[in-house]
Amino acid sequence: MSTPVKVAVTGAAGQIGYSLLFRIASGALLGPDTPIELRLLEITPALKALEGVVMELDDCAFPTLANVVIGDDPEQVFDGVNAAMLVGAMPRKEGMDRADLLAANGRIFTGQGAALGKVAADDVKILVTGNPANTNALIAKSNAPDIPAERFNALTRLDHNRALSMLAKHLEVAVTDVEGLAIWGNHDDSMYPDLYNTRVNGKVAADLVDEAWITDTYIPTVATRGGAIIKARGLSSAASAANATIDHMRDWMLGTDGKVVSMSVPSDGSYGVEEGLISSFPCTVADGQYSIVQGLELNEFSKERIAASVARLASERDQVRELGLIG
Ligand SMILES: NC(=O)C1=CN([C@@H]2O[C@H](COP(=O)(O)OP(=O)(O)OC[C@H]3O[C@@H](n4cnc5c(N)ncnc54)[C@H](O)[C@@H]3O)[C@@H](O)[C@H]2O)C=CC1
Ligand SMILES: O=C([O-])CC(=O)C(=O)O
Repeated sequence: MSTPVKVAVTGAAGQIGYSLLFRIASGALLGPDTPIELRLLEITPALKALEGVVMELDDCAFPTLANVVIGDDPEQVFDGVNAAMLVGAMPRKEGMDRADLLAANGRIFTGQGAALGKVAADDVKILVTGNPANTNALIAKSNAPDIPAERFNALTRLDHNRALSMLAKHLEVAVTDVEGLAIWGNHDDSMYPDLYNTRVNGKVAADLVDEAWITDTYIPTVATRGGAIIKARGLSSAASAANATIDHMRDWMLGTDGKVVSMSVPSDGSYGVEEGLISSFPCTVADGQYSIVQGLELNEFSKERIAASVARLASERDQVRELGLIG
């Protein structure tokens, strides 16, 4: 077998970790022929629980799992990693906004960004799931100036999958009948799923539904789905978040074959989104490089919604600057 791909997961003893690790180890990330070395970071008090999770990983006898390293020192755990999934952070509770977590979680990403900058492999790809994901990714990026900015992404694939599933259900079609759907902006309740550039069996999705359904039902339901899960489960989304984290990283590493997916990436100024902010865009991936889909027509409604969500990103950026977490 070839040299294992080193995949770091932070917050590995948490609830997303408990779904994520077993899927990565079983080949869901890179397929059955690519051996994986898992490098798992936790805070010191959670290492004992993590040891238990590693015992369970052993007990699965996954053919693709070559090795597991655990620890509480980011520089040791991130040494030589090719992919880093930064999940470890406090989840919100009922009644909180994701931005309420900025002060509590933001600091985690200064140290982890700096450690990745020192010891990760040259080809490292970094995906932040821990909330508020877009701004935490911005913090990590700002603290790792030697890693190219485009290697820092944040997760809006869960929102994408929710949007896809809800649209397909409403129209009574298969999710595979939907193309071009994407989330724009921040992973908060201002996010915008654009149905004007989405096609369902070749037809524009917005033409197949009532305009009132888009504004009053669809957009708010997609945008507040995380809160609805917390209310129902008493805990935030875990299995679906793990699934989306794998979807994003797999597509980034292996390509999308022309398919459009939602990725939060550092803006290059496309569509008027302020350069440097980590915002969700429609993207495709080829040869390990993503591209923001260009040339889409945005109507006035879409432009307003995207601008409102990007304003939230700018405000979070200003807050973390005030907290001294970015330069
Ligand atoms: N972007 C998205 O779509 C989604 C993001 N999330 C976010 O993912 C994060 C994790 O969620 P859960 O796994 O449910 O939380 P959890 O509380 O079950 O697990 C978090 C784990 O992170 C660990 N941790 C805390 N600080 C750490 C550090 N400095 N280094 C390494 N590990 C650390 C904790 O010990 C804990 O084991 C939360 O911030 C949550 O809001 C959750 C769902 C979707
Ligand atoms: O809503 C939350 O706090 C967890 C999350 O990000 C999601 O499920 O989208």
